Amino acid sequence: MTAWTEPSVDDPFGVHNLPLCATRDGWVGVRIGDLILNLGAAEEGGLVDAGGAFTRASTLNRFLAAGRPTWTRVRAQLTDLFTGPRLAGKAELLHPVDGTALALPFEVADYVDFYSSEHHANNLSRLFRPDSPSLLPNWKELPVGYHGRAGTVVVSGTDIPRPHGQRKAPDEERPGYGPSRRLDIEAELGFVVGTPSSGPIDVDDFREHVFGAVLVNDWSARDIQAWEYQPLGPFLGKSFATSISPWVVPLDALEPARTEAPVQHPPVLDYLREAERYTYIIRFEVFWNGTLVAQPPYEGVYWTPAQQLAHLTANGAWARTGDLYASGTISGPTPEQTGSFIERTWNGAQPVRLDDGTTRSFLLDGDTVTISATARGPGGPADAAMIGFGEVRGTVVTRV
Ligand SMILES: O=C(O)/C=C/C(=O)CC(=O)CC(=O)O
Ligand SMILES: [Ca+2]
Ligand SMILES: [Mg+2]
Repeated sequence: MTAWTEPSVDDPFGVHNLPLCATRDGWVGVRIGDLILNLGAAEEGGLVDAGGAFTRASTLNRFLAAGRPTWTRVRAQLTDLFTGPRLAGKAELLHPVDGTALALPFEVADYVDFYSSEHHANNLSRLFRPDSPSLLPNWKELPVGYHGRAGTVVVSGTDIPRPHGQRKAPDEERPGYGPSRRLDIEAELGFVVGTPSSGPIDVDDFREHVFGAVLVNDWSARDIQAWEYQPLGPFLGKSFATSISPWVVPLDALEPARTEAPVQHPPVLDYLREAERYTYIIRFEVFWNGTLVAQPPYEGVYWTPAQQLAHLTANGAWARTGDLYASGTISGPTPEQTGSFIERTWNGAQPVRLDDGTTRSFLLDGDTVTISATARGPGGPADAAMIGFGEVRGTVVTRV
């Protein structure tokens, strides 16, 4: 048919990827190159069989709930469809990505955010708690996290009204209420649960439960956070909005990007010990008003998504279809690899210069942040990035 029939290893949305989405017109799709195949229409036309999960579906939830055997079967069907002749003459099923408005790809059930990058945890400790040890004693024993607010997860492109709240500068006697003066971002990778559980999920059953991954921007109001967070953790400083990318990249697409996860000392407890310990090589890029300001590397994150899922259900809590859990801010060892602006600018002490000549410490109204990422694709050298996540983008607007 067209370009995608030659399985091009360097197209980030070639046949090796096949990320899924939902559109504002109320149908679900799969991306191939610069086109989206309407999966509901394709299923009704007999071109794909997801057991009816795509038919008249406006979100991916039914497909997510269908489980690993269905995900595997449908992926094989789609690969055949895009590499064979059966789509010929079916142009009406294909829509240009540009010009198709995308929605939240799934209805978010619960949302959990972890804190699993050692560089990020060290940096935030130094900034928030300069007089305490940088890693608390539990940090290497369990993946620290908190429950966020599922109802304010929004799709890329949604404007972010500047949050208001209580904040108190160190030199102020009492707090005031008003717009955040220290609005920040956090670049993260989010994992999407498909198959639910009725209790703990074994650390080695991660792939049975998780369908795929999205990009996450955990917008964070640092002044609200700093004043409210002790002793119970993040609350209103992070619950006003969390943006995710519209594309859910299947774990199957990330297989070529697998790599060994960081060695853990001390050895973890049994329920967190993986038979095969791995993570994924995924390179992030963070743009502030179009200027590339950071390139966080996911593969250095200390706790893997398998360990995070095992831990978040270890108490007996069940997992639901549509649960979203995020990696935690992804930061590497250098300032240019940090996934938040409080780290990148060291709390404003080292502002970044943007391409338009202005400088920034925290977000101003009108600023746009775009986070993109690519994973290593099949057959590529370690540095080749060929599986695209697309982007998660948001513009800060004045709250009226
Ligand atoms: O160290 C702290 O008190 C705060 C840390 C964060 O704000 C980070 C957070 O939300 C978890 C993460 O993204 O790693
Ligand atoms: Ca976060
Ligand atoms: Mg959030």
